[in-house]
Amino acid sequence: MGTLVLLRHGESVWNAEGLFTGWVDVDLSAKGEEEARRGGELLVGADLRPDIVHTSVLRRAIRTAEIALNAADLHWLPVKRSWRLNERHYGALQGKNKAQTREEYGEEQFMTWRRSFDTPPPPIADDDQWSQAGERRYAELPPELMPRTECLADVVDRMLPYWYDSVVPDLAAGRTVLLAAHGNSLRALVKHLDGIDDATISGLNIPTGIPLRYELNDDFTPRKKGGEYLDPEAAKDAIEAVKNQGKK
Ligand SMILES: O=C(O)[C@@H](CO)OP(=O)(O)O
Repeated sequence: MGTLVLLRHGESVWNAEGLFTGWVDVDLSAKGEEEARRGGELLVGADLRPDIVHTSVLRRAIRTAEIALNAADLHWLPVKRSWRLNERHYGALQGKNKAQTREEYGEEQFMTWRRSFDTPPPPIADDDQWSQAGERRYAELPPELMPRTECLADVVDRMLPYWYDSVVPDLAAGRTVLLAAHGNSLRALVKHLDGIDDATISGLNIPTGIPLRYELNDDFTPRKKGGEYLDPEAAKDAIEAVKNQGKK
């Protein structure tokens, strides 16, 4: 029932610099802003008019939704935000260069940290400059839920309650939902929607700024597995680029 549009934020400054980002609140690059605008134009072109927006509490997703909706003349839509849609917490890798990490630890360890389902990177220390411990934004989060690192399995666990409690009711009410989030929080949601197994999900990458449309059945399973990118050609190239990050 209903239509769900997933949108990964446009390129961030740290995407451009090749740094692990996670919960660090970096902004969009100029290219990322342009991708977000184009995302909005793609919505218009596909005649897709969301009724409500859900975002993470990170600037790059919030701004992407804002820019895209502004381009679609839908800047006035109601919006809900949750830390549960945040990017995967990248632990001690936050702020580190991907290519250097790959060189230092080798391809296998690098890819295990990036894409394995259940191996998190080492936790970040609370006094690390890239830690979020003590941030006001997370003050209402029970301390035991505040991550210091996450694997994709952890993201599935913390994202699903938001999906069921907040997004599904909007879809059940017949609303078209725009969900603006992140590479790995969207991988977690797509894994759930498409029923992808723990091993296969490692090969799935989400491009920046290209809306992905899912038409849903009454039980909120997709009518078509994998959904449909509004610009499939651009998505192909962009998926390849995400996959190859860290390779010089
Ligand atoms: O750095 C990150 O937080 C993510 C998304 O940009 O990177 P990756 O695709 O390597 O998981």
